[in-house]
Amino acid sequence: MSFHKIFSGLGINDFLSFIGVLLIIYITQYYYKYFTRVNPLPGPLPFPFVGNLPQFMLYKVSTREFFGAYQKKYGDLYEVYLGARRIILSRAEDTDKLLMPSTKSHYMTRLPYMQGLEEIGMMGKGLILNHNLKSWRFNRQFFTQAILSPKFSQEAIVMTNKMFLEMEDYWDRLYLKEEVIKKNKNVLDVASWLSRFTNDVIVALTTGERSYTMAGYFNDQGEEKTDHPPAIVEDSERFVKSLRSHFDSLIMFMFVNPFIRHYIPFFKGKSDESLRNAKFLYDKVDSIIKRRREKIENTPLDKPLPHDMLTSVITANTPRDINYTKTVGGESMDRPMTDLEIRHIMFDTFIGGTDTTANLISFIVYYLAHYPDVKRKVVEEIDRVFQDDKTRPITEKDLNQFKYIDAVIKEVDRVFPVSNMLQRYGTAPDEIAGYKWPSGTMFQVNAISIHKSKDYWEDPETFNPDRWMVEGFEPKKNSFIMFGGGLRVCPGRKLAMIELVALMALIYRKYDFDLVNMEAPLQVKSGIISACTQLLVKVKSRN
Ligand code: HEM
Repeated sequence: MSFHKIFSGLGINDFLSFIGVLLIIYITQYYYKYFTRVNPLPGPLPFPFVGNLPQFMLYKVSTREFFGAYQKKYGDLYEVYLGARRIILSRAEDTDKLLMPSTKSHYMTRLPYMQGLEEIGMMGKGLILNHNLKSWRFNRQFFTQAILSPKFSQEAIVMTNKMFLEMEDYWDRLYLKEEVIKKNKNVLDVASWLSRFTNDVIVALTTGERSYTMAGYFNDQGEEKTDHPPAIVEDSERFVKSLRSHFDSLIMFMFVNPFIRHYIPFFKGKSDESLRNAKFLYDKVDSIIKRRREKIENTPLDKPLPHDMLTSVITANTPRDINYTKTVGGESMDRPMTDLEIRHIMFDTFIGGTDTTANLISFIVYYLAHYPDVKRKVVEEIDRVFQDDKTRPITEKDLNQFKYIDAVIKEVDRVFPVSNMLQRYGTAPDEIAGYKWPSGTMFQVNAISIHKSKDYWEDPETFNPDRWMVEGFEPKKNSFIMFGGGLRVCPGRKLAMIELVALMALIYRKYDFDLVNMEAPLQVKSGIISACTQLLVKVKSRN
């Protein structure tokens, strides 16, 4: 008898009973597997299909709150189910193997293959989410070559100076006129300005093209408009909004079961919208790459090219490349990058380079407002280096002198890390944190708790940049992981520090900020990184 004949004889109640039986079998099997899992650790009880997603939603989809609450409840070692079983580690010594800087490491990837990331076009591409080691090595080689070149660093300083001048022109016009100050209307949202600032810097450094998101924000603040054509400004705004929503949507594609994303109305709507948004972004970045390729092809070989990242990765392993690379990790890689590879390198730069830096600067502004002694020392250092010159551009030589600013940046990230968690995926059986784990185990390193652990930090709750100024001070191994560790360590860390130090020095050389609400805690939305949603300050000139 065929299946068709069996089912055609059944009524609706039979179907419902059949589905009910299937569900009971599934749930029984799910919890059987859960209660007989290897190395059961404490952690919130997961639910079939959704794991700990309901609890995550209960904590307002905030990774800071969610992991913070369970850290308090279960301690340094526990597990959660978000997409897959994750082992949460909060002791620096347990992360030794995960962050080992060696190609022999079993933890060279952050994630396994994930269907959701494939669906949104991010799996096995670029660096951040790339689980394919051959492709990752190839991309990382050219990413690093481009971003660490001295000419790129120089360009980063020039661009930071240039964009700062633009931002301060907007501030002068909006907030620093006498009548505005008199009316107490010199209030700005630092978080919004800085996210646009870093965006415009990163887009320029990455693509060699301008974006106008600061201009767009200026246009939104009042009657006065910038001279930039409105269509170009709107285009930039749309691009950035789209990038942000793409970044936000990745969590759903990573953690939410495909069945839910494809068939449950709320999630399906969100998922379809995210896919449309990703297509818009990919087309946009592809057209930038195409334009640049044509420009490079039309430039004679003996003429110099600009130092932006896009030019560098397009020309990598071509006759234009002075570092012509024949092998990467012993494998022959003597080919240039494809447009698809370049697209995702660009993407990683936008994702890795904008919100991280912008949010950390916002956190710094918040901490300096709460710690006037620290701010005073920052300002003293700035005045010493600039010799009270309030207008000259900042130089590479200046940057090396800002030791205290460097300490403040690290201390702010210690007490309030931008990147809350590091992820590693084990590709071989191994012993971690005293347990033997099978291949395929996901580990998550909790930067928030490691940075605040009494085991590694003296007086960890106290915000004290001076701890970094003590001669010969080095944090204990893996106890400060602002930029991660091992071979997947942040390749943008040099650029990040250039931008952070330069921007802090430029801002506090001329301006001072008071928080509008000294009592309010930092307002953050916490996903893969912690993002400052708003930071209202009163700005004044330092005269
Ligand atoms: C304050 C600024 C920044 C912070 C706190 C930060 C932090 C991090 C962290 C924690 C990681 C993970 C490392 C690991 O898993 O071990 C990472 C990876 C990465 N970051 Fe950054 N980052 C910053 C700025 C930047 C900038 C400016 C760029 C590029 C322009 C960038 C690009 C990347 C990329 C591409 C990766 C992935 C590396 C790989 O998988 O090989 N980051 N970053």
